[in-house]
Amino acid sequence: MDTVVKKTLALPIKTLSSCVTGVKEEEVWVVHRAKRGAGGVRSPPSGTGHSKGPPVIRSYQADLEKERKLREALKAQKNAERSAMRTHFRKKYQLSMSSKDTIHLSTVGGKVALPRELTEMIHPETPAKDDGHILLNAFQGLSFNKGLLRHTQSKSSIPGSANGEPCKIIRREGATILVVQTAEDLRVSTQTMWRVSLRLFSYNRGMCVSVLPTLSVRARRRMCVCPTRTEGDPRRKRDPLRGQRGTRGFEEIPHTGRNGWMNLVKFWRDDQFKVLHKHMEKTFNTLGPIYREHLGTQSTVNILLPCDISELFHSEGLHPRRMTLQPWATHREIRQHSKGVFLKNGAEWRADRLLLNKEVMMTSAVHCFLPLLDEVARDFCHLVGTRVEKEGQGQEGRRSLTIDPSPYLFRFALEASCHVLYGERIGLFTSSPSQESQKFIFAVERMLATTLPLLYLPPRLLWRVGAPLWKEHANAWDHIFSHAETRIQRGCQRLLSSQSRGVGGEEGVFTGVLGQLMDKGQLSLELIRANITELMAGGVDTTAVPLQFALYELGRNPAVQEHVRGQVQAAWARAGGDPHKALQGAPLLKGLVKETLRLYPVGITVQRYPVRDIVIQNYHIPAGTCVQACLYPLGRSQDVFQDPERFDPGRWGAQESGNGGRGGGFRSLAFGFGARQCVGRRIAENEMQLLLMHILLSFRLSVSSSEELDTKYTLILQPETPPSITFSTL
Ligand code: HEM
Repeated sequence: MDTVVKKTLALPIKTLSSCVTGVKEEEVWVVHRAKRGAGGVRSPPSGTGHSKGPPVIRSYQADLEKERKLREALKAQKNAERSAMRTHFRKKYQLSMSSKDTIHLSTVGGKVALPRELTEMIHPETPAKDDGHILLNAFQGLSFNKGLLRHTQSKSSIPGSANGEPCKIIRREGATILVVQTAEDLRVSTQTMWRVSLRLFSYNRGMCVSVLPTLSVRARRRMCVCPTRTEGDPRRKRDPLRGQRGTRGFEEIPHTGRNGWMNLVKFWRDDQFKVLHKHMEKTFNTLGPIYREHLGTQSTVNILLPCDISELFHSEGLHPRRMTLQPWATHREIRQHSKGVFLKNGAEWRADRLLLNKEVMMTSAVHCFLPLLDEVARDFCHLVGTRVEKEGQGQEGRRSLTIDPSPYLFRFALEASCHVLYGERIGLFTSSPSQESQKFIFAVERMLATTLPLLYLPPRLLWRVGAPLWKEHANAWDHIFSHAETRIQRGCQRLLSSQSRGVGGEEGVFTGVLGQLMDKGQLSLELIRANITELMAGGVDTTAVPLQFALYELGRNPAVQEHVRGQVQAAWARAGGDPHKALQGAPLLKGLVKETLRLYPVGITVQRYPVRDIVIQNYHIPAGTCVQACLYPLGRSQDVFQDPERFDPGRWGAQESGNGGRGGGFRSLAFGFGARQCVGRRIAENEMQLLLMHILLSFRLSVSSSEELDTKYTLILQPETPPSITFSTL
């Protein structure tokens, strides 16, 4: 392929202007006529493939043919580069190969010279050859053409590089690109009023910046890009943070601006918190697979590739730490409440966590609470079914009703988790559900929504000055605590009275997580209270929201819905009413939950502070740095998932979910990873699978639009507006 590209690019470069600028045929024709002398030719040629007509037309057609070939060669090279990258990652993460990629690679003879940066990503130890930039180098012979940059005036307006030579201009994929080698070049170019989008267009030895003529100066300033330095750059040698030979320093990691407070102000001004997930996705596309971000008091390194997340995970130590949700911690300290596992760290966290794991994570515990979840899921379907029969349209027994199911889903999530926690129903599916419980649901929603803006500010200061935002947050927590306290006390009394009657502690009687913890007596009552409150607060929105997304995706993907339903019906028939057997027989339900959380991860990041220095993407990251695995961009990355936009629960088959190799398996991380992963994971997974199973057994789901749902981030990722779903009885 190299030779093909070289040969093709060796064409007289002057004739390339129409090709690279994408000027319309007619414009080319005018230019061409002017150059050759128009003669008697009055109209542009109608086709490109004929060799008939006057010599001028033949020559023009020949030019066009050459240009077409060149275009095709470039396209093939570009496709092959991308395919090579994808193929590499597919192999690495044990994904199935794509036939499209194989075709692209075979088109160029199976060999692709990747740009240096990509080569380094794939084979960090292999020094990339200097001729790895064949494609871009070839372009650098292009003379500057005014037509390339319609918004610039003359050649003299091209900014000079630091060594005095003019920066190079290239055009690729319809974008005009200014190639700069250093940050200084970039500064000069922006000073000379070049309208630079600061988008890393392609990996080259220096930095390629695409030039978008329409971009405003303000937009330009919004993002800062660090240039990728070359091996010979003397600044690399001076970097004190460089850990190993050839590793880049921490400061060299691309970033979105050094001043955390300025960044925070911009975030607020542009309402970016709401779309933090999209901001991350965009920034990865711009800066590459690793970048730093400072926002107010927070500073993080953000990553998304499974191999990098694996590196992070392997350095989390015995007591993994997440970014502390300071507003929550401050609330506990001010009110003198004990902290549960969510907010604890170190040996204390580990001790409590091991005790909790026994009650909520271990298989024996799951067997105990599965029937409780199943009962609530059936009640949900009964309630919705009754409403469909009463208010729906169509014949009796085959009615349809369109509703926003989210209020029911929130009630379901609280009822289900409380059933597991307290071993008794709280009556949210009765004809007169408790107002207190409804208020609890509202309080959790307010608590989550007010956490995000508080995260980047010092909460103690806000508390002292009595800031309304802080007050709202603290009130929401107070309500959560007081409601949980009432429930806990009621649970304790029930347990004590049943014990005095000699019923408690009976073999096979599940008394809820609370009862189990009290019975064992290994956690103090204060710590039981702290953890049960956390579990209660953590068990509502986290499951209700993904269920909204799951129902919507099933509704807009009828074929997927039928496929999953088929498996569920068969499994249900075989299981004879045993929910555990039914779930085991329908692995697509598990895939359905995973797939929903891939596209809509409840928490968009998982953070860790590595306990030792690590190297990610060849950058040195000192121990103690807050590194975030960004789940939203990960789930939608083409480098990690084939057809990422396709909703396909089947993609999580047995061979896909394996954990083979370093980096393998680090693709489904919605519940976090390792010892610190979500302690409510087994409750949540089973709760969601059981509800989806019963819904699929009872209803056909549909939605009025097949559009992708708009999403917003309020500490959890949720739909901008809860989607309406049509439930039709089967
Ligand atoms: C789909 C539902 C859920 C998702 C996606 C989810 C996600 C997460 C994530 C990402 C973490 C951080 C894990 C890490 O740092 O590695 C976490 C922690 C936690 N989650 Fe969940 N969660 C869900 C449901 C629940 C439920 C139902 C409960 C309670 C019943 C719960 C309680 C907790 C607690 C207490 C922690 C802190 C664990 C610790 O630090 O040791 N979560 N969750």
